Amino acid sequence: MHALKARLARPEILLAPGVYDALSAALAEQAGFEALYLSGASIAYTALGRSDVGLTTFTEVSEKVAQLRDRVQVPLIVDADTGFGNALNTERTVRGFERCGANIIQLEDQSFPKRCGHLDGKSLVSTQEMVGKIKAATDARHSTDTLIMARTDAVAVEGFDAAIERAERYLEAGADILFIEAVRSDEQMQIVNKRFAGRVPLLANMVEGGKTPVKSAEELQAIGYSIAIFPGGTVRAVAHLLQNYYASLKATGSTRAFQSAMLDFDGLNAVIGTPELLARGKRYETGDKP
Ligand SMILES: C[C@](O)(C(=O)O)[C@H](CC(=O)O)C(=O)O
Repeated sequence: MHALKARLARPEILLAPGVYDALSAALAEQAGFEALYLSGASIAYTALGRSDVGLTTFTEVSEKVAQLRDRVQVPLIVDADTGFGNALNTERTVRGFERCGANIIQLEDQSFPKRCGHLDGKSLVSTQEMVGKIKAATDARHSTDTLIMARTDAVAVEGFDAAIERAERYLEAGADILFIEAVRSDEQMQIVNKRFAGRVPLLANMVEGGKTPVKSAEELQAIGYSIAIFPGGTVRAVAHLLQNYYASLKATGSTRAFQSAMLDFDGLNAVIGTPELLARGKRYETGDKP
């Protein structure tokens, strides 16, 4: 069995923090996470300074996947939103993301343009259309080691029972992992897990201030989940830090007051591996073995 499938079959939950660029990915990998979640919302927040409402494109996200894959070794869970269109767009998205280094590709059943699962006013494509997209995705991947995750946003649109029914159809269509977005209570989490845990890995999405109760990885594992993501928390933490940093610089005219909350020049270079990089370059220049 492929390593990632085998990992998901183990009882310990896979905890994946949200990342949005190569630096955040490198830091998360250094912190010891086994997998990372390239969050579509976080790309929109950081690259565009905008909301998660379907503004980012296939090309922009592909570029991020490639940049992350060039920097980190750990498995990447990649948010492919709606596949950026219909079944044919989904084919291209899956092939492209897989080529760039995605290990799990997440597709959702919202209609285009999508929005964050924790915002109101979502709308869905039909179950049949989403089933077709999942089939297109599983047909398009080069390797069955690339896992397809099906997300349903139906809880807020058609109700909890309809969401369960859609998830059942998506599993039948060949999804490797299920993500039932924005469940609203502990009770709904329990029902979802009673129904699916053990049949297919289930992902829990922890959005601080969102519609789902935020729990720890340990608590989610006890409920039955196989993967826990904390997708947008990274940007919320960074945004808060930057608010304070810019306010302090503006108020004091210097970064001196903030220095204890920062890496210094050498600190950042150590994190990103500047000494090793320069040493490698030198060896190429001198002809020594790299
Ligand atoms: C998982 C998610 O799709 C994401 O883009 O990371 C978002 C998370 C968020 O907005 O914080 C979601 O729709 O839940």
